[in-house]
Amino acid sequence: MQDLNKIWSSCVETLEKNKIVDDKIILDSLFKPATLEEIEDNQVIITTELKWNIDAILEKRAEIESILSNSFSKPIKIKVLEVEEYKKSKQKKVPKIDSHLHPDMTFANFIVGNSNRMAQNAALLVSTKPGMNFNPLFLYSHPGLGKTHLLNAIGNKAKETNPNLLVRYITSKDFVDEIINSIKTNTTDEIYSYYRNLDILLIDDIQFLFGKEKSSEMFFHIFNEIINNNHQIVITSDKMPDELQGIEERLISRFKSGLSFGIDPPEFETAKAILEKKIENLGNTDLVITDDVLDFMVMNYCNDIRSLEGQLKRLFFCSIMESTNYIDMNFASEVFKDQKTIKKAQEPLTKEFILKTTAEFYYLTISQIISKNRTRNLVTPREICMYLMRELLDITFSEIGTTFSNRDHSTVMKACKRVETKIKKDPDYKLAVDKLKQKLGTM
Ligand SMILES: Nc1ncnc2c1ncn2[C@@H]1O[C@H](COP(=O)(O)OP(=O)(O)OP(=O)(O)O)[C@@H](O)[C@H]1O
Repeated sequence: MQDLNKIWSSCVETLEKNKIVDDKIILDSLFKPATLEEIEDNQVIITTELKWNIDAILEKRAEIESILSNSFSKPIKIKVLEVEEYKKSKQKKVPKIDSHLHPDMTFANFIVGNSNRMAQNAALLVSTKPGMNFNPLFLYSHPGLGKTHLLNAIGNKAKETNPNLLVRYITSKDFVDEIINSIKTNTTDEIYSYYRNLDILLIDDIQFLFGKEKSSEMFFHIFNEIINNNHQIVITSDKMPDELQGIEERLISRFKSGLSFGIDPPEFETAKAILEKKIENLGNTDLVITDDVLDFMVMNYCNDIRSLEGQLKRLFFCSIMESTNYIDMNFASEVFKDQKTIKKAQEPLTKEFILKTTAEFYYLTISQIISKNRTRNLVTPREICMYLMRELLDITFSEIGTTFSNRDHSTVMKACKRVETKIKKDPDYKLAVDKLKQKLGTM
């Protein structure tokens, strides 16, 4: 351990000896009483009792940096602070809070595929440079597709890189409880100051905040403070910002001021990789689950990874009960026999139901699906929707065209043909269409 006091004394001696500071009074009153507080990487922090000493010390910055670079045998940059300011910054750095992070929800445990790549990339970037890129980062998806996992991964990674960061993960339900409690105990000021000082706030399932007037108000102010201080906020929700109901416009517009990414249900390969990872995490290396069982599970439960995990646990539990490490389709069929049937849709099969289901599946609005807008992310859902109407309702191309902003019958016909071809060529595409059919209760 280096003696920082000695290093500073020797630096001051050199300043005197080499006549870099030749005024004895300045040297004794200003340089000698300064303190070399710490060195982190290549930065040295020097403190002084009085704010107006800072500029005088910095006038000799180049010379001091050169002397200290010699002493530490590496290039050194100095930062000079008033001692009180330094103490405050140290206090803030001491983590006084429990982050409430789930230690297993890390980037290493998160399988990436097309369905979640953008969200994962954004989350990773935010975790390495909090407050500097997407702020707020807003992640949305149907339940069980990895939003909470990514929130925790951001927190875990950020803390791993810089353990001093103040990070807090909280669901909006718990946030509301904290606010209610603080009102009861007259501690809203403390709560406010606690949140505004966080480096990273990770707030899960924001949709539950709405309609809670006092909590929304508090959240609005905390949000503004965090963003204005260039600290990071990450929000998840079951809907994209524009579709959040019962939420104040001013909050929606703030959510939209950063970047939003959706997570889709995983494509076949990704879901299978997730399942394999979860099997690996079970820790039983003797366990064999045959490939057809994995495929069956993925096909039936991949709309929600949580339920996929639930089914795996069920299978694992039954294998322990039956004292077997070999799970084939015979075994699995028994385990899943009560679960196997996929729920039939309650609503009658109509054009409107197909439109609504397709729109929900792709996180779009019905107006977007039927519009004339030819943006790429609208064209695929629109064509699939046309194809499903034709195939499942057996109505004319013209009738379908009328539903889609009066397109003519040949446009619809070509779209249906394209879908048919893609279904034959692309297994992921086929899987998406099949999933939609399942949702419509036709498979
Ligand atoms: N890509 C993935 N790789 C590995 N595990 C995943 C992935 N996506 C989801 N999971 C797992 O699926 C389970 C459910 O995920 P998570 O809780 O993050 O979903 P969610 O989108 O937050 O759901 P909800 O909206 O209900 O809160 C978790 O155990 C999570 O680890």
